[in-house]
Amino acid sequence: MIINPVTQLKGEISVPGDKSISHRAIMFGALAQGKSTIYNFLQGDDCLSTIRCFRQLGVNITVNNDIVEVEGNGLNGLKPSKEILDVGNSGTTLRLMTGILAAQPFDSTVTGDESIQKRPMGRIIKPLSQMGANINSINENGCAPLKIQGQQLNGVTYESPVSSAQVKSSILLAGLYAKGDTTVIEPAQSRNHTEIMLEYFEGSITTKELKTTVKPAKNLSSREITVPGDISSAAFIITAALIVPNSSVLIKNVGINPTRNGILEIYKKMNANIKVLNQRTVNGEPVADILAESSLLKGITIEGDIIPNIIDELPIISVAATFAKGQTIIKDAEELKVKESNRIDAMVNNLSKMKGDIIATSDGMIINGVTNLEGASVESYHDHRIAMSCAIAGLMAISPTTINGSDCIGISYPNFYDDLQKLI
Ligand SMILES: O=C(O)C1=C[C@@H](OP(=O)(O)O)[C@@H](O)[C@H](O)C1
Ligand SMILES: C=C(OP(=O)(O)O)C(=O)O
Repeated sequence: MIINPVTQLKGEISVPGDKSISHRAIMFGALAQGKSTIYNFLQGDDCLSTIRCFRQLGVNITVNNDIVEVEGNGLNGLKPSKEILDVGNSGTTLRLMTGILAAQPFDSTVTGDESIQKRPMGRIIKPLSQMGANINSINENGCAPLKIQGQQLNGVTYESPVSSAQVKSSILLAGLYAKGDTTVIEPAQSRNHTEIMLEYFEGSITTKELKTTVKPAKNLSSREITVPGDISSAAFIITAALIVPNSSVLIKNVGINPTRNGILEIYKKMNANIKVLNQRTVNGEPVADILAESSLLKGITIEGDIIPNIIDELPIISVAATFAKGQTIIKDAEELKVKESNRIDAMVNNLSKMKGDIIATSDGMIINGVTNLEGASVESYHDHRIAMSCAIAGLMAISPTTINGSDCIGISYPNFYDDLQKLI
């Protein structure tokens, strides 16, 4: 992908459906009794991997553009897969599905691409094993491929050392099948889409501050779900509108769940012109239209409990910081090192190539604002969020930017380039 500098961005767009919610809609739809219809489903490669895996587990799923019908088999209706389950590049699919598979009366083997096979799975193997699960890392390195021997599980109370919605959700899904209640306590609030959707499917789940308890379920009811636009995808367009002069962009129908909307708070602190309009609630998820306009951003320190809320947005926030006056310090973000790529190193390498002023620290980055970037040949590191962050930086470089390996954008935002073109 080659990105040329632009002088303004103007117009109105809708970003594709939320990736986290799309995954969960397939999984809950598969476990419910009866047919669930999902509207505005994200047809990104990760969510298509979730569909492929649940089809392999005997669930009938029909895809018609962004409308997906899932014929739920009921909680106890999954069938053993004849083939190894392949999650592709999707950590969410792997971690959440493993919670479900650990409790089935059959065995499964789960793997994924080269990047997935390097991501830490010990963080789910440990709590699920405490519930009685039998999960082995086949290469004995704490990563996929995983051999899962289905077991009757018991409820536990697990204090997670990491704020991770994937860890929390994996345990809660296993908890649907356990004997007794299952409680997860997290150090800081992570996204709560599993909790919201489980309640919507009539499961029994309660959250009190950082403690979430699920009761074993007998039945989940099928549902219609409309997936809101993904704020993590909107983040690229919002940032573009803030940093490119003379810009005004309206993004319609964006999920603004308080456990996901930290980027709006961060940008407000950085002096951004952002308005949240037409707020409403859809299937328990808050949604709004977001108007973002060119802004004179200022550097700030980003740290502490907000980090899990903005974990996927930190690469693009580092781009905004590059155009902010003064210094931005990002701390407490070690988790960035165990995503699809090491996102600290990836952004530091790429923005440095573009003559940004950015250094890596042990738990984040320090960025000093510059007036100009130069176009460069940068690497996606096979990571969609890195590719799109660099594309947005390229809009404000003084010469063209080449993003090598940009195909990975299809993981979460297949129409990214076309949407950007519409605004130029
Ligand atoms: O639960 C989810 O849908 C996700 C949780 C986050 O991962 P962690 O739980 O590993 O922080 C996030 O980075 C990922 O893109 C999606
Ligand atoms: C980390 C991400 O996804 P996953 O963990 O599902 O691969 C992401 O989309 O940024």
